[in-house]
Amino acid sequence: DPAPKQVCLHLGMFEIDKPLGKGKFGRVYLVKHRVSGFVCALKVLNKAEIIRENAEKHVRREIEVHSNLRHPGILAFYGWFHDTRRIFLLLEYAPGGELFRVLRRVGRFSERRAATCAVQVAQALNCLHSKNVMHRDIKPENILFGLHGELKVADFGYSVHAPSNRRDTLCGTLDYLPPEMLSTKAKYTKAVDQWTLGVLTYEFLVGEAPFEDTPFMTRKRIIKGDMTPLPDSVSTEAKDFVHSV
Ligand SMILES: O=C(O)Cn1ncc2ncnc(NCCc3cnc(NC(=O)Nc4cccc(Cl)c4)s3)c21
Repeated sequence: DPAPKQVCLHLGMFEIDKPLGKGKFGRVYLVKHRVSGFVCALKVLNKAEIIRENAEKHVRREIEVHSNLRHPGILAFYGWFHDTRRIFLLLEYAPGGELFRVLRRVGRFSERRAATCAVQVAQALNCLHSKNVMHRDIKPENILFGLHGELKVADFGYSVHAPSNRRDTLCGTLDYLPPEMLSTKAKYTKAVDQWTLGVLTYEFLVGEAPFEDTPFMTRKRIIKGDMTPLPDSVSTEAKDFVHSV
């Protein structure tokens, strides 16, 4: 529980380069550690906001879970500190930016790139699941690219980005939700993440989600399993993979 002066010391240790993105509870900045020159992402959360949103447990759990994950395919968590008003999370900086933007810009990935990305997400999910953690929110908006184009799975959490062309509805896009999460009854398991891996791979290959529609219709189509068929240009192997997860 560092005293305020240590926090100032901590903050003073960093030079703030530029804002990276805007979350619901605060902002993310690109920062450089003055002494070592180490570059990372500083996520600043506003305590008053967290209390107002009754999200203390969510933030506590995020720190607890994220600090226990070490995997090249998961955005690294380096540490945290706080002062009276704010909580600061030190995260790995992913210079390749958001997969969402890259996918929108290029339209869709080649089968090779789609396969490479799907494998990296699967390996990151394996790490999460081995620690009995479900991600539950795998989608292009939560995945970043590292320096060499490798994928970094993250969980922006409730961070509702500044209004942009994202598909966020109140609680994020419905496109990725598996049937069991739409029907309140079912208790969902890690299979939730496998389902989203299939939806994600479909979107890599096609450039849009398999059940993309109005929110009401997306719900119906997911529950019915009524997905837009993959185009003939997609190989049988790729089709088999998407249908299997
Ligand atoms: O900021 C932008 O818009 C884009 N941008 N661009 C570059 C860049 N480099 C780093 N971070 C960025 N943004 C912060 C993203 C996050 C915020 N909060 C997180 N928390 C989390 O991932 N938690 C977590 C908890 C448990 C399990 C798991 Cl897998 C994850 S990640 C970057």
